[in-house]
Formats: sequence, structure tokens, C-alpha cells
Amino acid sequence: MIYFDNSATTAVYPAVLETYDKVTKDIWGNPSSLHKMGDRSHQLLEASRKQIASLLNVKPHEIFFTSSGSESDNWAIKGTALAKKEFGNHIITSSVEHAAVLNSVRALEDLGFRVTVLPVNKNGQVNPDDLKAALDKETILVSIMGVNNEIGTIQPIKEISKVLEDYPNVTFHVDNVQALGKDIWDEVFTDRVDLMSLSAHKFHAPRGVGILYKKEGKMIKPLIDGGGQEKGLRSSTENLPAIAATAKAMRLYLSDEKKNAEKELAVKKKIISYLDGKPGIHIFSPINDKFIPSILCFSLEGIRGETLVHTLESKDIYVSTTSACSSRSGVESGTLNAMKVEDDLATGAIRLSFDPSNTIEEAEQFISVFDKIYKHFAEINHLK
Ligand SMILES: Cc1ncc(COP(=O)(O)O)c(C=O)c1O
Repeated sequence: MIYFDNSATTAVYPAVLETYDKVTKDIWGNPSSLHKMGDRSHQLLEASRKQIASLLNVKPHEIFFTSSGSESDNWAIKGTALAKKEFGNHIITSSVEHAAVLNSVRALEDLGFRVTVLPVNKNGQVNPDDLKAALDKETILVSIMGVNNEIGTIQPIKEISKVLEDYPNVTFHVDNVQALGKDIWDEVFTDRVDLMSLSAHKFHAPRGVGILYKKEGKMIKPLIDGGGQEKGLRSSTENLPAIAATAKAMRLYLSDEKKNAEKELAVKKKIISYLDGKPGIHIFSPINDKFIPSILCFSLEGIRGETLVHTLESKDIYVSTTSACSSRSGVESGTLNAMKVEDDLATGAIRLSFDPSNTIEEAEQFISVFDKIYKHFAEINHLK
């Protein structure tokens, strides 16, 4: 089996599963309970928060646990809009955001907020000058992702941060769900970032945990009301086994970022060296400093992405059409469309996403399987 779909989700590390198991069995008290069992759970919850904060170089009280990256995005955007609606009604985002961001701003648009969606260039990057031009005195929120989930573009968060230094009252949210552990943290998490979303299942923790970093003092309204957990801002009994597992997974995932990025790059390089220059092949995530090494998106002219996904699956190789969450709903790649890629190439795109555990041997096996598919379709489609 070759798993090249790590941007969709990752396998839980065995050591992390052990933590999950142990906490489920031994530390199952409700952290809000006043007795000893509750106290023990509360201590573990806070220790997990502290570890995550330390790994991200922020303060523990700036870390909030949610249920997913999607919830963190929804909360960042809708929670900020609700908290700041007296100060303005304008929100800026980009055309290549994840659906959790784009659909959140669309929902706010239906409620009367004004939304500007910034275009991107042929690499899928936002131009900071476009942001500058879009900002006005009504702007309350800017939400731009750190790394795109479909093609792996790194957004110019540093330059955007510089633009936003002149607008201290504008909340700046960054969706960094795909950016953690890619050895680019300084580029995507600056001092100017006020809110930042992460998702645990993207870094070998179990599903069911998202993280929202909220800079001290930033205004946000809760979306989930109830018993007042997470300092009254996000109620519901904490998913402690998964949270403790998340802290451990993050420590392991970030322990060798540079080496991990090099391993992913080696796999990507190997496959690109095969694909590059082949008639009918279009590569959307080349190797350069604008793209992370772990995502490779490309299409083969005349073939639908889903056909390629299922043909590869029949050989026990797992990849996605552009993003796993939209592929079942049949939605074409939002990112490639925003980059003005022709429709038939956009619907033909597949995404390979690597993990440091992937090997050059797997890349070679992929190439050998793909080459047969390529030759077959190249003949049918008369590609030269
Ligand atoms: C950039 C980005 N944001 C948000 C999400 C949503 O995260 P989750 O699956 O935890 O809801 C994803 C998931 O693929 C993503 O890639």
C-alpha cells in the first residue's frame, strides 16, 4: 500500500494512540468536576495546552481547543464578525481558501456583511498590494491561509502582515492547517497574526481536535454556548484523550521538521523528474520556494481526476482529486479555478501529498504504475 494522501488525513502515530488509550482508560474524569478525578483531568488538559503553547511559542491562555480545523476557521471568522460588528462590516479573504473559510464568509455575507475575495496569480498566491487596495475603514477581519491545501502554495503572510501593521484594529486570521511541520513556520506565523487555526488529524493525532490560537486581548464571541469551558468561549466537555494525544503528536511531528521536509522534497523531486516535460502532463505545484515540498498537484490532459484516483487505487496507491473534502461532493478545484486553469485541466487534477515516512522506493513504484496508465491514455488521446 502506498499512501500519498497525507493532506487529507494522517495515520495516528502508535505512541500517540497509546496516550489516547491510556487517558481513555485511566484519566476519564470530567476536567470540570471538583473532585480528585476531575482535578487530575484538569491538570492533564492544562499540561497539554502548555505543551502545545510552548511548541508554538505562544502563551498557554492563547490556545483554545475545538473539534476540528473547520470549527476553528468558523469560530475565528464568525466569532470575530459577531464581536466586532459595531466597528465595521467588511471582511477580506482570498479565492483559494478552504471551504471552511469561504463558506463562513459567505454565511456572513447573507447576514449583511460585505466581503472582498482577493484574486490570486498563476501560482495561487495573493498579491499584498491587492490587499492594501481592498482595506478600508469598515474592514474588521482579514483571513488568508498559510498554505493552500490543493496545490501547496505558501501565501506571503510576512508581506501581508507588513501591510496590516498600518491597520492595527483589523483582526488577522491565518488558516495554518496545512502549514504546520513544513519548516516554514516563520513565513506563515508572524507577530501580526491574531488568530490561527490548526487541525490535529493532519499531524498524526486522532480526529476530533482543532486548535485556535487567539492572541491575548483579541475580541471573539463564542459560537458554542453552554457550561463555559475554554474560558467561557467554547463550551462542551473537553475531548481529553484526543487533546493529550494531540500534544504528544505535535511534539513528535515537530521534532525534526527540517529533515522531514527534506525527505518529502526528495519524494516530490523523484516524481516530478519523471512527470516533467511529458506531453499532456500539467504540474501545478513545481519545486520552488513558493510551494511546500509535501504537495504535488498535476493533471493528465483528457482524463478526469477521479478516473486516475480509482485506477491508482486498484493498484493500492492512494491519492486525492484536489482536496479530499470536496472530492466526494463533485466540486471542481476552487484553487485551480481561481488560478484560471482551464476547466478540463482543473477537473483532471490529482493531489499527491507526502509524509516523511514516504520513501523513494514508493515514489519509484508510483512512477512505474503511473507510467503504464500514462502510456495507455497517451496513446488513446494521441498525446505527443
Ligand atoms: C487548509 C485547511 N483548512 C481547514 C481544513 C479543515 O480541517 P478539518 O478536517 O480538521 O475540519 C482543512 C482540511 O483539509 C484544510 O486543508
